[in-house]
Amino acid sequence: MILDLDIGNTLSKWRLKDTVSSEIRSRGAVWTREEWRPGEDIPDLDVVTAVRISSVARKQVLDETVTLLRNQVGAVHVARSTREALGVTCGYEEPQRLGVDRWLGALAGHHLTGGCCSVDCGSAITVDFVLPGGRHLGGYIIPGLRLMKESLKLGTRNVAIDPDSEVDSLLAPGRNTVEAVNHGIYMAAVSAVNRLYAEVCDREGVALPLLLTGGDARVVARGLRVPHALWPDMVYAGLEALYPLTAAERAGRLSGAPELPRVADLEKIRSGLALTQML
Ligand SMILES: Nc1ncnc2c1ncn2[C@@H]1O[C@H](COP(=O)(O)OP(=O)(O)O)[C@@H](O)[C@H]1O
Ligand SMILES: CC(C)(COP(=O)(O)O)[C@@H](O)C(=O)NCCC(=O)O
Ligand SMILES: [K+]
Repeated sequence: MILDLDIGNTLSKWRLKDTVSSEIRSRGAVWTREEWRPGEDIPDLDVVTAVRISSVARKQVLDETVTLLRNQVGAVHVARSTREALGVTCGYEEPQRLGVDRWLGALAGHHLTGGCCSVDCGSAITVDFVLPGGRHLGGYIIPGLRLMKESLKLGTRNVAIDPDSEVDSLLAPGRNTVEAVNHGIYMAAVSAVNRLYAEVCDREGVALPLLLTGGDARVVARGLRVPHALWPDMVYAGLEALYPLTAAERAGRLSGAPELPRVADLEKIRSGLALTQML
C-alpha cells in the first residue's frame, strides 16, 4: 500500500493507494497542527511500503512526520519544487520557494493538458500558469475564503458559505453581517480567478484549460465564467507523476484525472476581459 500525504496549512490530507490495483483504499484528513502524530490519525503503517509527501506546513511539522515515517516505512519520498521536472520549467526566480503543492498541481495539470491554469482553493487561493511547451510563468496568491473571513473578525467565521447555494444568491448584496461577509469574500475570490485567468490568457495569446483543486474548489468553480474542470486529487496526481510506483502510474495514468475541460475561444475570453476593464 502507498500512503500519500498532502499537508496543507489547514488540513493534512491522506489516502492509501493499492500498489497492485492502483485503487484508492481509504482517505482522511486531520487538522495540520504542531503536535500532529501520523500514528494516531492515519491507518496502520504496517501495510504501507512507500510514502509520498507534499507539505507546505512549517518545516518542523514535516521533519517530525518524516522522522516518524522513516522508522516504519522503507521508502519516503518528499516532493520539492525544482527548476525543472517532467518537462515543466519553474517560473520562480528561486524555484525551491514555490509552494510544492502549487508545483505538483502544475506538473499534474501539464501532464494532463499540455499547458494549463491550475487553481488551488485552500487556505490560500493560488493561481498558476503553465504554457504549452511547459514554461511555468509563476502565479498569484490570495487569501482563501476562510482566511479572508477570519481576517475580518466580525464573528462570522463559523458560518460557512453553503457550497450548495445558487451562485446568484451567493453574489447578491448581503442583508446581514454573515451574508455581507460571505457574499463579499465569495465575490472577491471568483472575480480574482476569472480576471487573472482572462488577463494571462490574453497576455500570452493562448486559451488554457482551467483546472481547480482544494477544499473550496467546488464552491469557487460555481462562480466561474469560463469552462473548467475539478480535480480533487490534483496534488496527489503530481506526486504520482514525480514518483510513479504502480503500473498505471508508470503508464502515465494519474488517478482521478477529469475529462479534459473544454476551452473557451480566446476571442471570447478577450471580449469578456475588455468588458471587465471598462468597469
Ligand atoms: N470539512 C472541512 N474542514 C475544513 N475546511 C474545509 C472543509 N471543507 C471545506 N473547507 C475549506 O477548505 C479549506 C481547506 O482546504 P484545503 O485545500 O485542504 O487547504 P490546505 O491545503 O490549505 O490545508 C478551508 O480553508 C475551508 O475553507
Ligand atoms: C501559497 C501557499 C501558502 C498555499 O498553501 P495552502 O493554501 O495549500 O495551504 C503555499 O503554497 C506556500 O506556502 N507557498 C510558498 C510561497 C510561494 O509559493 O511563493
Ligand atoms: K492552496
